[in-house]
Amino acid sequence: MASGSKVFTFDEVAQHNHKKDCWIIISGKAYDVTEFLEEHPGGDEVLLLAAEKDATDDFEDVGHSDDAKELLKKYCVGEVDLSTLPEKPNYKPPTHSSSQSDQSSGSAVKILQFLLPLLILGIAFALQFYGKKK
Ligand code: HEM
Repeated sequence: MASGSKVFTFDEVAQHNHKKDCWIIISGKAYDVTEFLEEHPGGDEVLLLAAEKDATDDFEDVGHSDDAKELLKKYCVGEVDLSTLPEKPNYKPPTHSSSQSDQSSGSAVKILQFLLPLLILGIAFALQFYGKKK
């Protein structure tokens, strides 16, 4: 039932978000998976959770087989206007320079942890030594 010609907005697709009417978006295309919910080897829950968002990453992360990708075509109902997709939150990993300074301060702490007991021991010996002299 692949039409491919109809273009939906994200909001239009997102309205189909329950067990009796479930559409998902993968790679800019809309899929009506209502009939497939019961058959999905990964369960209906993941498909229902994938509604109301761009499920491209979810679908890819699972590493679906070529058969699964072939099966997709059967459920395609059209395309999605990409400009209507909500923006993904951007994760920014810590910059290299800050992790470098973290590393150097980490090794300074390790050196201190090693030196401090030695210093205390040294002071204790010195006090004992001078105490005996008197
Ligand atoms: C219309 C869309 C989808 C189709 C046609 C589909 C099809 C399939 C098929 C055929 C399998 C069996 C393994 C394989 O051949 O790769 C599978 C497994 C699985 N799918 Fe999907 N899938 C769809 C969407 C999704 C989405 C959006 C998720 C969300 C995370 C998902 C999660 C999973 C999981 C977790 C499994 C593994 C089940 C297991 O091995 O225990 N699928 N899917």
